[in-house]
Amino acid sequence: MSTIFIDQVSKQYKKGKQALQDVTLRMEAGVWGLVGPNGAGKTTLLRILASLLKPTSGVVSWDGEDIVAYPQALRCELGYLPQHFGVYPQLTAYEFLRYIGELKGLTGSLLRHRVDTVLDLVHLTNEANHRLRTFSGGMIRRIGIAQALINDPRILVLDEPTVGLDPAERVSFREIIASLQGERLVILSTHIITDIEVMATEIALLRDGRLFWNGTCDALLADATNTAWSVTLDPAAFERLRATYQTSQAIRHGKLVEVRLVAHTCPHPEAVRVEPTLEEAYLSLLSLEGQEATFSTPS
Ligand SMILES: Nc1ncnc2c1ncn2[C@@H]1O[C@H](COP(=O)(O)OP(=O)(O)OP(=O)(O)O)[C@@H](O)[C@H]1O
Repeated sequence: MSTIFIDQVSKQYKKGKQALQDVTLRMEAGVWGLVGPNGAGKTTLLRILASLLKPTSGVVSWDGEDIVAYPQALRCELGYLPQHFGVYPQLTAYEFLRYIGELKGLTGSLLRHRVDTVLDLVHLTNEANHRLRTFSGGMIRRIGIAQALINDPRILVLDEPTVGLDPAERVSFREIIASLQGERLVILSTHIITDIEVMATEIALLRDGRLFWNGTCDALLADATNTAWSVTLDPAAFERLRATYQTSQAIRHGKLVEVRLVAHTCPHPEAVRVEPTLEEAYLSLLSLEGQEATFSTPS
């Protein structure tokens, strides 16, 4: 089945604000993109899903099992990459992955096979015997992805997996996600909307600790119809427009600036409607200041 059901989950940190409020969401097998502004509650939700943090109230179940009360069943099938991933710098890449594999209960030839497989997936086979203290930030991120995959998990929870990856490695990460076969649930949080566009089948948007919107990429684009505009202006007019509207792109052509922006009504007499990108659709949704996303199609 590979289904997570988040039922009215709230989280209040002891010395902090309400990080999640009454979040209810059913996540079925596929790739889910969890998006939202800084502080929206993404990491908090992912840590709850990875059973590292208990909600203040609400229930999370995995294929019908309550994972807050009984986290063990989920942990065997989980791969998790935290936002801030720490390693043992004195270990080699191979030793570290072997150690994580052992913690997950792998042994013998299966353990060796999985370590080799994940090193190959993240293109670090040649560095297998190098100590982690010699790795760059991007390489450590790749080791993080490798350790999350070591047990061939049925549920993969990745908190900002592509941060620090160079463009080629980001493409290769997308290929890894696309290559995962079978009934699997992948949940990844990111601020990079292109990652979502390429990888995710479903999007969940958190805002101020609440589930603000969820649906497919196509539904998000459909909801944003008529909200992307293009206009070419002189720099002073561009600055005036930028003070009022959310611009998504500005390209200089000599003395003029070609601007793309998001607005729910025509922002300038010379502006023409354009097809929104997914990023513009996301910005359009977020620009509904303080409102529920009433024109969305939540499932
Ligand atoms: N351990 C903590 N104690 C107190 N407050 C916390 C703690 N962790 C997070 N918060 C607060 O909870 C809210 C949600 O934080 P969270 O890290 O889940 O958001 P996020 O969407 O992952 O943000 P970002 O995109 O910046 O990583 C924020 O207001 C944050 O300051």
